[in-house]
Amino acid sequence: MSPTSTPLAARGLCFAHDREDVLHDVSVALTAGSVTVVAGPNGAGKSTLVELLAGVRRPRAGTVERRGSTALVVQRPAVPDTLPVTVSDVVAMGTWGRRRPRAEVRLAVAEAVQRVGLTGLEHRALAALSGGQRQRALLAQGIVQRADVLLLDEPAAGLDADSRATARRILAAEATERGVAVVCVTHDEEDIAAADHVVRLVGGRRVR
Ligand SMILES: Nc1ncnc2c1ncn2[C@@H]1O[C@H](COP(=O)(O)OP(=O)(O)OP(=O)(O)O)[C@@H](O)[C@H]1O
Repeated sequence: MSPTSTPLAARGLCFAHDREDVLHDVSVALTAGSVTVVAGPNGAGKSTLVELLAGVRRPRAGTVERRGSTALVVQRPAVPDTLPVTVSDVVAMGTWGRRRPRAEVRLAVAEAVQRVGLTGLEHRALAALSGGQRQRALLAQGIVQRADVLLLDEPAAGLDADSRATARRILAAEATERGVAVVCVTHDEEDIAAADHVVRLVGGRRVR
């Protein structure tokens, strides 16, 4: 993707979980090589918007035009802590369903682990990591997909300021070094101040 390209453009999105719309005519264009934060109060529709951009949900009205691949990082690992799942396992899950050769997957996993600073902890059980390390393993699961658009729903929720800053640095590097369009739901004022673009939702409407 060239730095000026738009890997994803959403126009006029409306969405209802039940009868009433929780998103009203929201448009977003993502730029390659930049970080966009999605901000706004609780219940404003941030997670719903990210799910629409990721293709997990379909809008009631409006369009999502994807010209590149997308990866979605969930807020919590989709495995119970008691399962004997290692860092490498969690990261490798990001490669599932893509039919990449095993050696290539191994290299990609090692590279993603390195990008999030978890080298040396590959064989550590997820349950034996700190909250910040666990979250970085999830970031690596998104990074290993090498998608044009990396969508994250509150990747640093509940973490301390240092861990949030680390996550911010990792995501900025994905944008500037690899040209990824990063989209990150956040309540963190420092994330918002550092972002290239801000989408602010209030009551399901885009106000910035
Ligand atoms: N599965 C669901 N079924 C019905 N209503 C839902 C569902 N998920 C979210 N909603 C409603 O949709 C609206 C937007 O929710 P959403 O989770 O997108 O907001 P948010 O901005 O991400 O909030 P938060 O900051 O609290 O995570 C809210 O009114 C919420 O109650």
